[in-house]
Amino acid sequence: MNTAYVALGSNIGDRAGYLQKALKEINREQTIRIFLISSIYETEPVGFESQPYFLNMAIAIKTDDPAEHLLAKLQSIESRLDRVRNKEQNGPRTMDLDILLFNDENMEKNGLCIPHPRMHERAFVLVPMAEIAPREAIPTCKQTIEHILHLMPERLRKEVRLWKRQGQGEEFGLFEN
Ligand SMILES: Nc1ncnc2c1ncn2[C@@H]1O[C@H](COP(=O)(O)OP(=O)(O)OP(=O)(O)O)[C@@H](O)[C@H]1O
Ligand SMILES: Nc1nc2c(c(=O)[nH]1)N=C(CO)CN2
Repeated sequence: MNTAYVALGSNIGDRAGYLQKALKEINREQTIRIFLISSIYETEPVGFESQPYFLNMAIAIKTDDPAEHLLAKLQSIESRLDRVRNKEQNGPRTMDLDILLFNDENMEKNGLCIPHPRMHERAFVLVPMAEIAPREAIPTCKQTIEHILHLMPERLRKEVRLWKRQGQGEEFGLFEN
């Protein structure tokens, strides 16, 4: 059984609705079980600034799938949630699902890179991750999430604001039928 961390982001349309639908779709996969869910944060767009603010969160999952299969399933969920892939990297999207960590693996294979190569510099990833996995290390940095976040400039951390505190899964409609 593998443990992985996944980042979720949305900045078009009903952003919270898309996050909720993504959690449901992930949970519906037979080979994936969500076991930790962060709060939702509203975050200033990074990399491409003239676009709407994002809602971002992070989850921890257990899965039998190897990382490549997990990515394929996540990309299929993105497509079902109206994600249109265009050439613009960092552009607006209804749903973005990135694999952040997969066990403690450090790999680059068929275009899949783990740990996610930009996670350590993104407050919109580190803040939700610090909530669910502060002591988890990023293998490429050999430092924990909470340590890397602590070193991050205050200015960047302030671009990430709590939007909805996560309570039980039920509260977010995750386990309703
Ligand atoms: N760890 C990973 N998680 C998700 N996608 C990955 C990962 N490593 C490589 N990729 C590849 O990155 C490609 C581009 O992904 P995507 O369109 O989500 O990029 P982006 O969200 O615009 O930018 P960023 O990768 O900086 O978040 C995908 O086709 C996927 O194959
Ligand atoms: N705030 C924020 N900015 C981004 C995000 C994101 O999820 N949140 N995703 C990006 C590409 O993956 C680029 N910029």
